Parts: sequence; C-alpha cells; structure tokens
Amino acid sequence: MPLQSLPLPGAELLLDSVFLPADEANALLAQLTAEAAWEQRTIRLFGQELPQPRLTAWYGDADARYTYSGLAWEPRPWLPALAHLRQRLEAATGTRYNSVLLNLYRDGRDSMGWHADDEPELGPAPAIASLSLGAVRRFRLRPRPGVPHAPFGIDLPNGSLLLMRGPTQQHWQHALPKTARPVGPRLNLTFRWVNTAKPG
Ligand SMILES: O=C(O)CCC(=O)C(=O)O
Ligand SMILES: [Fe+2]
Repeated sequence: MPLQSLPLPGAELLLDSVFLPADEANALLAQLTAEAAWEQRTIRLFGQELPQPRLTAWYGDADARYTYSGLAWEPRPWLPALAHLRQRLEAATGTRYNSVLLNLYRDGRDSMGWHADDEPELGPAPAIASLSLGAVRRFRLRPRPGVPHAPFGIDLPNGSLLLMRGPTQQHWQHALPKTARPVGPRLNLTFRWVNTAKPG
C-alpha cells in the first residue's frame, strides 16, 4: 500500500499501515528481539538517575554518532536484517538514512515520554521513518504552542510505516504512552539521517 498523508497542520506525516505483511513483520520481531544488543539506559530527570522505561539499541554507519535525551550513542555496525530494511525504507520513502534507533516496549508499562526529534544533528527538517513491529500501541502527537490543533492519536499496527518529515518536529511533539491494556511486546525502529561532525 502507498503512504497516505495524515492532514495535520504544520506537519508532514505519512502512514502505510501495511508496509510489511504480518508474517514478515512477525519474523523480524522475533529475529531482532533475539539479535539486537538491547540495553536499558538511564536518564537524568530532576537530578535523579532513572532507568528508561524500555530497552534500546542503536545501529548505524560508524560516523553516525548522536546525542539523544542527553545520552551519547555510538552506533553498532548494521545487522544484516537492519541493513536490508534500510534499503527498503530508502526506496519506499525516497530518503537516505545512516542510522536506526530500536526501542523495545516489553509490555504496556514501557513507554516514551513527550519529545520532538529536534536534536541539532538531525538538521531543521529531518525525515524519520518509523517502522512498528508487534503489539499495536497508540502513538500520540500534540502541537507545540502556536499550532491551532487538538492533540491527535494513531494506532500503529504490526508492520506499519510512519514517516515524519518537513516541519513536523518543529511544530509537534510525540509520545508513546503506557497502557493498562494487556499488550505483548512492540519493537519500533526509527531510521534517521544524523549529520556527522567533521573534525577540524
Ligand atoms: O515507539 C515509537 O513509535 C516512537 C519512538 C520515538 O519517538 C523515537 O524513537 O524517537
Ligand atoms: Fe521520537
């Protein structure tokens, strides 16, 4: 299915809810859950070190170093399955990516808080290709001040591709809230282009 545009002011948001067929998405979920180098990193919040409520792993080209939520990330070399997905996503979205952040939400207690992917390394209008595997979770968006729109939510099913690009990060924040519903694991991959710092 082609990417469909979601009409949000000040955003360019496109969704293909069946980018990968279910059998392929299920196989990838199992493979990446087993193979990725998962870590539970800590974040500093109000002077406290707290474990992030999810597991993460970062893969990319060797020079794609990145600072995210105040944490420095050294990319691990591409796993074959991730390199293959990168090619497919580059073809489907017409954009290049040099890294991918994997987030594993083990159950409904795992989550990601409100943020925008607006780190300087991503540039002013980053294209971020977000592939979801496993349990359906609701992805929420809320406008930053000045954007006349109510908060917005979309369910991201197994195998779906959400593309955020253009001014989306400037005008909107997003989050993956916890849910009290009993849900299985969900693995999300966000492919990004990180501008690499050139020495000297
Ligand atoms: O899990 C998701 O759908 C969102 C992940 C996200 O926002 C991020 O990795 O920056
Ligand atoms: Fe994000």
